[in-house]
Amino acid sequence: MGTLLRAAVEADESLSLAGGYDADNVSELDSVAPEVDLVIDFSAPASLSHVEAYVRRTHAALLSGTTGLSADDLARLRALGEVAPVIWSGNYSLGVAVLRHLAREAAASLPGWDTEIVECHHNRKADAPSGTAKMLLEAVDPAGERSVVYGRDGIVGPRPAGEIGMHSLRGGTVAGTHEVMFFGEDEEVVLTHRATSRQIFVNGAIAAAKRLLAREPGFYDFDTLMFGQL
Ligand SMILES: NC(=O)C1=CN([C@@H]2O[C@H](COP(=O)(O)OP(=O)(O)OC[C@H]3O[C@@H](n4cnc5c(N)ncnc54)[C@H](OP(=O)(O)O)[C@@H]3O)[C@@H](O)[C@H]2O)C=CC1
Ligand SMILES: O=C(O)C1=N[C@H](C(=O)O)C[C@H](O)C1
Repeated sequence: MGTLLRAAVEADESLSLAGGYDADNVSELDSVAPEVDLVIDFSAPASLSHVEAYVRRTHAALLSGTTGLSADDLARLRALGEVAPVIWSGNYSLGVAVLRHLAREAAASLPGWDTEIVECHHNRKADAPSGTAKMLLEAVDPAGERSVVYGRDGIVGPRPAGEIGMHSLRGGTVAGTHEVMFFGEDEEVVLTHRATSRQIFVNGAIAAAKRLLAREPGFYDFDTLMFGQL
């Protein structure tokens, strides 16, 4: 993602690149970019503390796409909105924003249907389930009331009513496929988003970053920033 983001920023006449870092050398953020308007972070959870301290010190806007963050990490990002404009999303594709909306609508319209979320990614992805799958879980169960099973193994018996299944597939060079499946009596509804290139995440992130730069300090979500609301 760093390589693609660098290319996108360099190709955009309205932006200029101060420097880059990854999770192994995040402290370089201070030396290569003592002060910038915006930090775009697609790295790893290990970078969070350093990036958080940088934003608190400089008040730079922060767009984060890093996944594998804990609930506590996400709360820290939310709190950073007190000092700077901040956005986090597990997926910056416009299509996935619509998928989340459709999944929310379908779940509300199909109470009692068995729900399974399946994600597939390339064989070098670090975290599971994907950040997008976790956002889809929130879309189908906004109150967080339902039990979640991560894969199934052994004599699991009949499926408990209300359970949500989460499944992570890994292989090859898959840029990211997400499916939300609803099973009823003698019928099923399957919502699928398929990324055929990582460029979609880069394009969405750059577009969101430009809108973020025009905002006051606060924590923003992708849907509100890009669509007003969904
Ligand atoms: N919010 C969002 O929209 C998105 C978030 N992310 C998140 O951003 C962070 C950084 O991502 P990333 O830079 O990928 O992670 P890493 O720095 O962990 O790198 C992942 C590795 O996987 C490789 N890789 C990535 N995509 C593919 C693919 N389609 N096929 C084969 N190999 C692949 C990369 O190869 P190479 O070095 O050659 O690129 C790299 O070696 C992670 O937390 C990730 O989940 C990632 C994409 C979108
Ligand atoms: O690591 C990836 O590749 C991706 N990560 C994000 C996620 O965890 O959902 C977004 C996208 O699916 C690609």
